[in-house]
Amino acid sequence: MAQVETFDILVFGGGKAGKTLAIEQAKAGKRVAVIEAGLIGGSCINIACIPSKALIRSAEVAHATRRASEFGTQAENIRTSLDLVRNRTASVVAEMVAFNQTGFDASGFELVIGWGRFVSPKTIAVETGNGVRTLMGDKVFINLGTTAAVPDVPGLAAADPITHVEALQLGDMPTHLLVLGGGYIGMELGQAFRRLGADVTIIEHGTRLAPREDEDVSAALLGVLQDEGVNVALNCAGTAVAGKSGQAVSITTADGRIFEGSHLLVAAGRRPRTGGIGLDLAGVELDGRGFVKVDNLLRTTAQDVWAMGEVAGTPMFTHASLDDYRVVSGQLKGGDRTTDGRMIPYCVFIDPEFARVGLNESEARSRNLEYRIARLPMDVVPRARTLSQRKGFMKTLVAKDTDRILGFGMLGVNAGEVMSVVQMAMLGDLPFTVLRDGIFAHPTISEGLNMLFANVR
Ligand SMILES: Cc1cc2nc3c(=O)[nH]c(=O)nc-3n(C[C@H](O)[C@H](O)[C@H](O)COP(=O)(O)OP(=O)(O)OC[C@H]3O[C@@H](n4cnc5c(N)ncnc54)[C@H](O)[C@@H]3O)c2cc1C
Ligand SMILES: NC(=O)c1ccc[n+]([C@@H]2O[C@H](COP(=O)([O-])OP(=O)(O)OC[C@H]3O[C@@H](n4cnc5c(N)ncnc54)[C@H](O)[C@@H]3O)[C@@H](O)[C@H]2O)c1
Repeated sequence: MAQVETFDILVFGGGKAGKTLAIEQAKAGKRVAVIEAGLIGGSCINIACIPSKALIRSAEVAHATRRASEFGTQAENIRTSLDLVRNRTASVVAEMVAFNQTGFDASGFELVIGWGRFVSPKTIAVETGNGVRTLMGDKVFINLGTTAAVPDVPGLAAADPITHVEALQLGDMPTHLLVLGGGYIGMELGQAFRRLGADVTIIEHGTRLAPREDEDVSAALLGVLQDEGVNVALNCAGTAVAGKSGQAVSITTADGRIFEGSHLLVAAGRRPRTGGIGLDLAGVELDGRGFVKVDNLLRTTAQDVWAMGEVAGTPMFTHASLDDYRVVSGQLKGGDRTTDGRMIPYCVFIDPEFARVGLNESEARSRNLEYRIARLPMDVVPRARTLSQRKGFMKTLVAKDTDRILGFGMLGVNAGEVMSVVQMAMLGDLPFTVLRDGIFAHPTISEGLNMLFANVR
């Protein structure tokens, strides 16, 4: 074995949790190395959240421009260049990568670029551009993320489907984008490509979109997509794929339908990056789904080895990975934070956004919780009218016998921001009456919370 270099802290994979921990620990004077295959700053800023939201913004502008005459402005010969969209997306990413790099450099941790794999407990061999380096950590933190799952449908892999990675870098507009999977990525990118000018068909094998949400939410999400001309085929299991993505490709479904398109995007969930990296040699066990097995402190089955973020089965959001950093950092600094009972909000960045925090109706029912429910159509919120963004609704659950807010969901303009207002009330354990009776600036979307909570009986 090559000479072993030793560190206090070894971070394997530079995702949100890992890079944040590395910066903190290096600044605290520890000798820290981060092993990263090549994405400076991790998935979020390079190939996931940030480029997808940049592309979605371009799509919003295209959509608003097409609606310009509604607002009194004539816009003619509207055309979108996917090449220019890609360049803008790339420049947003490049700026964030540079910003991350500056933070890394300032902290003093060593970034080791290359593919890593465990060769023995707490020891990782990294194939760098200059040969193999072997690094050992007193404490090791795994933060390797996930990759797109390619379902076992005959012909699918051979069709060279694109994933979110390639979809966010396309320079030529697909004439017809087939999307396998109607989850977060399918809905967000499906709507965006439709707005940018492609025909889009989403093929989803579930009976409804967003099955974790209440049925009224699933139905409303479907309506939003269909209103814009996205073709959504539900209850539709692909049985065979023929052709090549980028040329001509088709999916045959169990009920005998054939969907034809120019490109095929797989957005059918994720698989953890735990294969072929020697986790067995490190004593790190996996759960039944292939994610790293961890306890509520994110400790793995190996002594002094933790796992954080998606690879540890944490909900697949950047802010959840960031909270994993807090859980782990607490153990290094003497805190007592765990992953138990975390309130993790989320937002689907279709337009209008869907955001949720806390429980929805089906979750409350499955926990036998008694609740009061209130709804408000976005149509009655004055700001939604001035914006001509009247689609959607707000919905909240309040405990039956106390005034505690159990959950909030919203499909509507600025839903993510409005949700944060309710989340603050929940974190502060404030009664719902605070949002019912508080003075909100007029006309804001959050002002709708007065009306929503006034509807709680
Ligand atoms: C298209 C898309 C859009 C998304 N949008 C959002 C959003 O809007 N909001 C949100 O909260 N979340 C979003 N997510 C989820 C979010 O990107 C992740 O949950 C988040 O990035 C956290 O990832 P992580 O910390 O687990 O690891 P990652 O950021 O995935 O980091 C893992 C790192 O490990 C490296 N690596 C893996 N294997 C090796 C190896 N063997 N050797 C060396 N390095 C290795 C990888 O290169 C990678 O940089 C989106 C995801 C996708 C795919
Ligand atoms: N806004 C955000 O925060 C955001 C955005 C994008 C992704 N993400 C994260 O990334 C994760 C992965 O996103 P995703 O969209 O790949 O997964 P997902 O789990 O959200 O959705 C996958 C969908 O594909 C369907 N599916 C699976 N196999 C199929 C098949 N063979 N045929 C047809 N449909 C099939 C599933 O029923 C499901 O609806 C999300 O769960 C989310 O946590 C978050």
